[in-house]
Amino acid sequence: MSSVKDNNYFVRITTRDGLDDLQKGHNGILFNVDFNSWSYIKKIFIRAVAAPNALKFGMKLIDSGFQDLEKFWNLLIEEQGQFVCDEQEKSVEIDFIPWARRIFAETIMLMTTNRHPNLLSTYYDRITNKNPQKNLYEEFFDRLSIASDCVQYYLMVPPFIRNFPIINIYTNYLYKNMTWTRNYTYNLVKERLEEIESIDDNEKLSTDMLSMLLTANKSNDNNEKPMTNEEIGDNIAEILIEGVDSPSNTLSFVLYYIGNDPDIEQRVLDEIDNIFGDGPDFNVTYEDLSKLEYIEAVIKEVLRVRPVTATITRFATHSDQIDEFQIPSSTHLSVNILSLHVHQNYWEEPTKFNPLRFLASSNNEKETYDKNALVYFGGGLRMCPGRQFAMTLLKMMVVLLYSKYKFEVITKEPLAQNSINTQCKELKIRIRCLKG
Ligand code: HEM
Repeated sequence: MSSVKDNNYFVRITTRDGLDDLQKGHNGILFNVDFNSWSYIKKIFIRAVAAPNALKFGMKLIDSGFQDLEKFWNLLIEEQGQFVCDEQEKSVEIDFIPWARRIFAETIMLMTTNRHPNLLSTYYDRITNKNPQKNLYEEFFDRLSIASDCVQYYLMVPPFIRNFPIINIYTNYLYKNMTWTRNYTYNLVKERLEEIESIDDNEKLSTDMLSMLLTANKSNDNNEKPMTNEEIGDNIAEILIEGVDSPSNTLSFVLYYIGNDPDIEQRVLDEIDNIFGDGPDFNVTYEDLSKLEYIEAVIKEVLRVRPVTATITRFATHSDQIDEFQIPSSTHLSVNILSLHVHQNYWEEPTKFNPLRFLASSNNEKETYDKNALVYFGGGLRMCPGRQFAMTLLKMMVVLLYSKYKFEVITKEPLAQNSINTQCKELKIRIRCLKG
């Protein structure tokens, strides 16, 4: 997991393992095996999503998304809420996951395509039976999750099994969804291209990733064959998948762990009070976020025990020797993040959920853990480029949620896990407005 450019382990997974069948592996970031085209796209990604201005813009979008969320949650409480026990305020039971997915999906969709998908309002309309129809964006995001499963499936299941009778029905279902999302993003690209071509030269182009990709592609400043619109669409789809599932899963686990420990919840509330005062209406600035030491420690501890990506892979292009192990060329290696994060050699009381382990000030010492044993964003060249974006938005969401609502977690065990992902499958919670 070194950051050196001509690293033997730059490739995450060989294209032979199913990626060729999906025409993937030579564009985008995630599965790209070509260093030059990967670094070109990554530079654009950093400008659009990870530069300080982009992070501030992301915060603005989360803030306005949260205002919508608040509007719909308050309506739900008003329309369907009940007085539970001797509570003074009404509360309502919701599944948090669909809301979390939608708020991140809206933000990332605006950042990458400058389109507002209105996912929160259509979801509210649907669950309150005001309008049971899904809108096209919802359909797109649902199918995008299936398209992501399609890639995992192609990577893991060899072609002769994929094409086996009966199994091929499932293979076709996945592949059709993949094609549907490809056509959809391809149309987004075409529409955006037409918009860019029709605007006045003096008008300022928006700074979404799609516009950046299209203009860079037109000026062809990477000295390579320009990308096709389909390839650009695939890039966008990749960011949308990565930008929605990981943060929304993490946020759901954050609520779960805070909700199951009153002491942790109290410290979170105290930190919000200390930094923002008691009032419910305040602006969260970029600078404020760096002061949220305890909330950051809670998020880190969640990512330690529930890393959304539980395993990462690397492909040895050439033979190598790692300690006493001879690695032949073309070997796949995997890092089991989840095991590393709870390994007793590296962590005291590894199964205990304890955010204090990440608080330098709790024992007046520097953080003492081994950095190589905490790799929830991966490492080296292929380390997650959305990490600052994710941490910024997660902290912001925790502040906004806990300054406006009281949560009671109902789901006993929200976890669904396979060797690759740790997902929060369902998180039933009761929400109640905090009046202030
Ligand atoms: C809590 C949130 C997140 C977690 C835990 C997470 C975790 C990861 C991990 C473990 C990897 C693999 C790294 C490796 O192989 O070394 C990765 C890669 C990646 N992530 Fe994230 N991620 C998160 C949020 C995001 C967001 C918000 C975006 C986009 C806006 C994003 C975009 C990407 C991309 C494009 C890659 C591929 C990087 C490459 O191959 O060079 N991630 N992420």
